[in-house]
Order: sequence, then C-alpha cells, then structure tokens
Amino acid sequence: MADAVEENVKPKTEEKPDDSGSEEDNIQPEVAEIEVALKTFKDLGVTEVLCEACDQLGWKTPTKIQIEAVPLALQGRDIIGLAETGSGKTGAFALPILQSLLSSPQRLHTLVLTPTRELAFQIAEQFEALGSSIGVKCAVIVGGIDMMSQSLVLAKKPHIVIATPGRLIDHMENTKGFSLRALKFLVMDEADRILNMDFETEVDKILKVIPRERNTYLFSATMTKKVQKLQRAALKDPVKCAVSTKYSTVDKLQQYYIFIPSKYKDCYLVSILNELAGNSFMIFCSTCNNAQRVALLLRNLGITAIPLHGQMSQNKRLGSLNKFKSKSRSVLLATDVASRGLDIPHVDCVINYDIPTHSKDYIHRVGRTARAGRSGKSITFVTQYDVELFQRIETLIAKKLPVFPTQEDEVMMLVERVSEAQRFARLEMKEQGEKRKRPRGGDPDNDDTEQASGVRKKVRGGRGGDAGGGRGRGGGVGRGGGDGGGSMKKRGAAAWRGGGR
Ligand SMILES: Nc1ncnc2c1ncn2[C@@H]1O[C@H](COP(=O)(O)OP(=O)(O)OP(=O)(O)O)[C@@H](O)[C@H]1O
Repeated sequence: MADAVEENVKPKTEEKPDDSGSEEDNIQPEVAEIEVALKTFKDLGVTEVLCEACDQLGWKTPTKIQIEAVPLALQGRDIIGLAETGSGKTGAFALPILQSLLSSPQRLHTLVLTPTRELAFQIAEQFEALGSSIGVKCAVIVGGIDMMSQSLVLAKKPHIVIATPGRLIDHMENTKGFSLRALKFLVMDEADRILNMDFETEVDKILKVIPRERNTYLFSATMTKKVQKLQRAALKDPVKCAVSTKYSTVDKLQQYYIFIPSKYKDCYLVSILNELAGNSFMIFCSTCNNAQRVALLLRNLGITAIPLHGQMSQNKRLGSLNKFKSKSRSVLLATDVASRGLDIPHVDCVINYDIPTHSKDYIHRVGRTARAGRSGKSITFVTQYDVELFQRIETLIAKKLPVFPTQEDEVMMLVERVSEAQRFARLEMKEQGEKRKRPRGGDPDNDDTEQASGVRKKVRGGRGGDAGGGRGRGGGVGRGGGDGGGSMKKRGAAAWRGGGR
C-alpha cells in the first residue's frame, strides 16, 4: 500500500525563523499513496469495539487521513500525517493507539504533546469518547493548573497523558514516582508548532527520557523542515501520509479579504458583525491586549463577545471557551492560542482582525471554520501596513482572495458610536490593569461579569440602548453620526492589487 513516491512538499514561501534551516535534503520518508475507494473503519483493520465507538460518534466512514494513516499505524509504522484542518487527524492517531492499548493494556502507554492547554483537553475528550467502552483513563497535564492535583492524577497511572511540554517537564523533574520509561507511543499534535523554537529545549528533554523503542506520530495541517530534522531523533523509518497538497485550505471555506485604513478596523468589524448577525465568529488578534480591548469594545456595543488569550487565568480561559462552545457567547476574541486544533463545529466565520505575521498561522486560524465537511467563511482585514504579509498568504495558499463586499458609507456612519465604545473600552482596560496591581480588589480576569458593566451601561444608556437590543440585520449597532472618509479602501486596493504582483 505504501509505495514510495516522489515527495513534493517544499514550502512555497517563508517559514518561521526557527525553521529556516536547509537540512531537509537527506531525509526522504516513504510517502503513502492515497486510496480513494470508499472504506469502512472495519476495512482499515479497526477492531469491532472501536468501530462501534466511531459509529456512536456519528463517524459513518473514515476520512481520507484516517484511511491513509490507520492501516499503516496498525502495521506498527511511524507516521507523519499531513492533512487539512478539520479532517479528522485526532481520530487518525487515537484509533491505532486505543487498539494497541486494547491488545496489550498498560499504564502510561501514550504521551500526546500539544502546543496549547485547550487543545490538550479537547484531545483527552476525543480519546475518552472513542475509548469509553474500554475504560481508557487519560490525564491532562497543562500549565495554569495546580501541580499537586496533577501529581495525584499521575500517581494513579493513567493510560494516556496529554500534555503541554513545559508542564510535563515540571512533573518529570519534580513529581516523585512519575516516569515515562515504559512509554509505547509518542504523538506530537500540531507537530510543526511543537517542534519550533519555543518548545525546543522541552522536547529535547522529553525525547531523552522516553524509550527509543516506541512508535512516534507527527500530525499537523502544516509541516516544516524542522519536522524532518526531528525525524532523525524521533522517528524510525517513518511513512508520510499527506492527503492534500501541503498548504491547502478546505474547499468549503469561502475566503475573503477587505482592504481598509487601520484606524477604521473597529468600525468595519462592527459593521461586518451586524451584517452577518446570527452567526458564530472567531476573531483573531495579534496581542492579548487587542483581544481584550476589542472584546470590551464589542460588549460595550451590546455584542456578546468574550476574550480568550494567554494573559487570562486557565479557569477563565476554559470558562470563555465553554461559553462560546455552548453558544451563550457568539463572538470569541482570541490570540493565536486558539488558532490551532480547536474543534468547535458551529463556528461560521473567522475574522483576522489583525493579519497573522506567520503565513502558516493563517491556515490554522481559518481552519477553525468549515470543519468536517461543513461550510464556513473567513475575512482577513488588510490595512496599509499589511499588504506584504497578505501577499505572502495568497502565495502560500496559491489562491487570490476576493474582496468581501462592504458599504463604506454605511460603515462610516458607525464612527461616532464606535469611538465612544472605544473610549470606554480603554477606561475598562485601565481599570482592569489597576486591579491587577491590587489583586485583593477583585478578580483580575473579570472580563465577563457584570462588574465590568458600569461603563457599558453608560455607552448603551446614553444612546437610547439600541446597541444592546440585538444585532439583527440592519438594526444592530446604531447608524447615526459618521464623518465620511475612508476612501483609501478603493484607491489603495486598486493601487496594490493592480500593481502586477
Ligand atoms: N470519520 C469521521 N467522520 C465524521 N466526522 C469525523 C470523523 N473523524 C473525525 N470527525 C470529526 O471531525 C472534526 C474534526 O476532527 P479533528 O479535530 O480531529 O480535525 P483535525 O484534522 O485534527 O483539525 P486541525 O488541523 O484543525 O487540528 C471533529 O469534530 C471530529 O469529531
């Protein structure tokens, strides 16, 4: 099945600085050929009880990456799995691991490394869902949570540990009796992220203490040369399962951009949220500060927005995510902490409020929508400062994106309202900053409670409260006021679009 074919996975454009090495030449993992015939999980060699678990999750047939990777994994091969966002990569590594656990039960059998805490919880949920009838026990070991309670969980010797690298090292060094010396499987999910500079030391330390006799799986929607570097250290005779061209986005995702002056980003955002009212949005910002500020701004305008970023406590992060997942909030303002792996099926639209600095992050961000065969939309804000980054993204995905249509004059009518909400958001940010300095004064992460609503009432109240009254089409945030301007969009867009790229 796994015929060796020529590999053609060279990135078309820039890499993150840490994967800019040129050492990929000598490493040629075998590349699996894709079989497209319709298959069942049973055809792949998945055992009855796990087939039933798939059925219970509503997985009628395996996805392409599962068709490709599962049989090879069941043969005992090391795998590099490369497939689009939302294409079922978690199942592709979880099923063979659970099957191995079934045939030779063992505690501390598998370690899954993930770059973010939220993703670790999600992967644990998937293992537990697939492995519920075989009684699989998972432990999530991530930062921001009490070490002692995690030590107790580890003392019970779970079958599967899902961890962020830093906290795992803490336990390897400080938790008595915890050892991964008997490990059988190592998975790096979002492998290119795990293997970049940020986690380099941790990963090296982990690789030193786990057995060389093991299976290793690397999965991601994007890969780097760095992954291939690591093959020498961590993979044995790996087979590469790449079900799509290296950096493709899914077909059912409609991708747009808008070219706007930086100073009107907030107005355009509010306008689009009004226009697409009723949808669920993930909005990506480049900094924690911006995610927090825009969330407050939107809330001041009556939009149910909630932030998720690295400056929040872990409890608040999970709280935000759960509120968004349960649809009690329709807009999640996030940094790249949420760009990878998170599987929230109802996300209709991803907005890149700040353009991603690394083109590959674009693929992961927009991949939060249009998952598992659903459709979705993405809109990327491109300001006068972002043109080059945007061009890189278009080169990377080998697509020219269409403009998302907006009515400039209508957007400009929002300027006054939005400016007022911006002012109050700044005040709230200042207040929160001061509270952080005086921790006893209250919850420093209080971004989603009524305590922060004083200024909100002023904004809404002062304007007759229409902003609080829903965001129905045309009836959302007020349309009074406005100062015209903003014609840069047309002039500028024409200038650089036409500029013979
Ligand atoms: N065979 C299947 N049939 C139907 N749905 C599936 C199947 N396998 C997985 N799914 C569902 O597809 C969704 C996406 O899966 P998953 O999160 O594993 O994607 P992914 O490829 O890891 O995406 P990302 O690159 O964003 O991490 C999940 O909701 C999962 O339950």
